Amino acid sequence: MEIARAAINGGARMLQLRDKLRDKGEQLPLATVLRDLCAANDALLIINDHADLAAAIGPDHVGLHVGQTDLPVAEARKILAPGQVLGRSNRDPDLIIESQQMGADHVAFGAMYTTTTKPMIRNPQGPERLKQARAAAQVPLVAIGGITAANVGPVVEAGADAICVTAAVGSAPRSRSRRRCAYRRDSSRRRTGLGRIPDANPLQLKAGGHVGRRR
Ligand SMILES: Cc1ncc(COP(=O)(O)OP(=O)(O)O)c(N)n1
Ligand SMILES: Cc1nc(C(=O)O)sc1CCOP(=O)(O)O
Repeated sequence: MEIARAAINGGARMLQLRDKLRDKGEQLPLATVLRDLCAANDALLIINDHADLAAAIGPDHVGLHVGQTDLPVAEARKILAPGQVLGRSNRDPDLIIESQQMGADHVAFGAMYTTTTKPMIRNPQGPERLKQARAAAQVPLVAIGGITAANVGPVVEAGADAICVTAAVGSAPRSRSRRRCAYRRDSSRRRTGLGRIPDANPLQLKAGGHVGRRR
């Protein structure tokens, strides 16, 4: 919770709970207090993978993120309440178009740079590929993967609406200045919150910029 509060205080508008190890019942207490933190700060908690968990602690201030092999958008929406935000992962611009046609509220594109947070299954995309993703995306575009305060600039310049960071917040020193926003060009749409996450923590709490609902 210290990490989550630091991220919110640093300017993150979204937190993501990505826990690949624990059963959903074990995730529930933390998910609940994260939701309450987000609700108190007009932020959004995104649950990774688990539509039922997102529905159980939602609908207010709670959304869902699905990958290419998770539940398709239509099936996930049967579990979610109407209006709950739903994002989907993509590694190609064509997949972004597909995710939009499926009805995703926002689309994620990665990995931008090399990351050690999860296995890299292909070369990093880089800002040039993100420009292609930008051209395909008609809903908010989230950039993810290996993004730090040092390399976020070209990602934002390439058109990302939001930045998703895990290790960057985990490895950040605890000084207050480092917890503050690493990047803020348009404070209403593009900003990155930095907090601190212990490297060994199996729970990955992502902090990100704002992504709105489907327009
Ligand atoms: C914002 C955002 N983008 C991409 C992912 C990755 O999701 P997924 O493809 O489902 O992979 P895992 O997280 O399950 O390893 C994400 N979680 N969030
Ligand atoms: C969980 C995840 N998904 C990715 C994708 O490309 O879909 S990259 C990634 C890891 C993000 O963590 P970090 O900021 O530490 O690199």
